[in-house]
Amino acid sequence: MVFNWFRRQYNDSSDKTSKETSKPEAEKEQKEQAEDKVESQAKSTEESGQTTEDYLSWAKAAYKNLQEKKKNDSQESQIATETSDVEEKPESQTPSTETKSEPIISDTLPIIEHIAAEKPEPTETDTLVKPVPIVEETPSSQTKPTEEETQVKPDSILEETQTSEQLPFWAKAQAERQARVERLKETAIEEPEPETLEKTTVETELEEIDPLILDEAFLWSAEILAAQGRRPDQVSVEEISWLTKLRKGLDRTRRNLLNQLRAIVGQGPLNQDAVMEIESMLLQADVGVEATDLVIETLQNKLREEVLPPEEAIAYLKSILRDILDQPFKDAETISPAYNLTFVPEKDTLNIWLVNGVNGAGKTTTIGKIAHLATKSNYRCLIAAADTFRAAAVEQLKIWGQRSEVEVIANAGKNTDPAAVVFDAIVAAQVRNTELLLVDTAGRLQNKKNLMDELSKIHRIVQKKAPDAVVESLLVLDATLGQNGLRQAEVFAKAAKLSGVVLTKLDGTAKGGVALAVVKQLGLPIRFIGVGESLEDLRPFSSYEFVEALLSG
Ligand SMILES: Nc1nc2c(ncn2[C@@H]2O[C@H](COP(=O)(O)OP(=O)(O)OP(=O)(O)O)[C@@H](O)[C@H]2O)c(=O)[nH]1
Repeated sequence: MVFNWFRRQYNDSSDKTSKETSKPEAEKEQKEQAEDKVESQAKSTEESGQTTEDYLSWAKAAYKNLQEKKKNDSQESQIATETSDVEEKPESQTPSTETKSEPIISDTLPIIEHIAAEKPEPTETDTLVKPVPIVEETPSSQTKPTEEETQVKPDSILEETQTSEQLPFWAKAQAERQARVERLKETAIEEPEPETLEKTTVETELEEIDPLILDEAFLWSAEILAAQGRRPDQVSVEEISWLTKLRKGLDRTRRNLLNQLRAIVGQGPLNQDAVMEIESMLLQADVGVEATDLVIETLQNKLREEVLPPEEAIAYLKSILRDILDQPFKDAETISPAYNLTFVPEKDTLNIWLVNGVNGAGKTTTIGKIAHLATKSNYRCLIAAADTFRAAAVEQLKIWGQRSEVEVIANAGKNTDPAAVVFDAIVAAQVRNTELLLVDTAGRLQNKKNLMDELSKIHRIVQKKAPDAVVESLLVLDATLGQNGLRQAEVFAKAAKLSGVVLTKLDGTAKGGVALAVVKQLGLPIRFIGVGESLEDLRPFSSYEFVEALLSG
């Protein structure tokens, strides 16, 4: 069974939902599922104090499963290596490799520069394919908090000087979590010391991508997955790794928010003065005026009804933020177009995703990362290099095509018509039964009118050549630009009939709150988020995971 990285589930019959069920019915079903999910998530968060033991055993079981899987995988790869030494290498099943030996479109479309995906060079590419570990690598550092952690997590200092009754609630929660990590360590490793710990530095490549370290990050990631109804046997190393990256990527934003929030709610039940302080805290995190106003108004309304103790105040704040992030789906019947709750390419159908954004926002990188998710999830994927205004853009895209092992359709000529590239790419996609065609569009034109004209032309070509395709239009936004990025976004929103946003570079900024501004001001859902430069550093957006990563101590 293949794991669908867009759906974050193993493929099942629901992949056929959109074909077998009518669209409104499928959307209704999706909506109900998502609402149930959000409700259960909120509940499990609030009740986390009561379910500590459950989470602990869940994490233990997940850890054990992952260790076993790792062991099996390494045994399998050992057998495969031994077999491949004596046997001829079998032909690859990937569409890209098939086209290498059979350049289908080159006869009919001679202008297309046909770039068959090649195996990446083992140097730079290799390091990109293998994500940089987020957790500390040396086993000895697994239990010790880094200097940075010690700074932001005062609990370890507090612990020594105060009894648990004197601790503020977040410090208690952290101390509790640390204690759980210790208990987990004592009981989870039911096997002898993992082999990897014995290995020398020459063999550390595997360890470098190994998030299987029983630390606080593992426990947090496990809790997040458990709270979303996942079973311990359904969890993969990559998912733990992603959540760890997400949380680490949001470190800067979280540190600022949490430090202030702790100071505010630490003063006692939330009152109107505290709400004002929350307002300035949100504005500083680039949450934007509109979203901040909404948060404050909702908090004030709640305060009129009841006093909120600190813990409940934070839980309530989290639920408000999640509601804002999920709003585009709820607006479906009224203001916004009906956005699909999940952003999953339909199997056995041509899905065309037009990727827009200014140069430097991370468009090329995003296309490469989505292509990687697609191939991992067993979709036949193709990339169209329609940003023909910058020769380097095409070259960069080819490199990302190689990394993700997806073919890139480009036109060799300079300043060629982007719409012609899209035309060629659609023909190629139809010939090959491609399921996901990712189109890189121009990042910058001389003026807004040119940009609008060009994007409209691309839309027209798509409609004409592939009337049955499922078309989505994504805007890639650089989170480090904060509010400034929103101005660019507004131009594209008018020109490109956007259906979602990809927020990149959340790892390099304290302005992660801009995600809320994007949703509130543009009315668009966030579809993917990027938290780093490597192939694995982009995943579908989850409001639950994002808010937990933003506000969990
Ligand atoms: N830290 C970090 N860097 C990122 C992320 N996404 C992209 N980048 C970096 O941002 C820079 C620009 O990314 P590109 O993908 O080349 O951006 P582009 O929008 O295609 O821009 P052009 O290449 O100029 O057309 C590169 O150095 C990327 O590695 C991210 O999520 N985190």
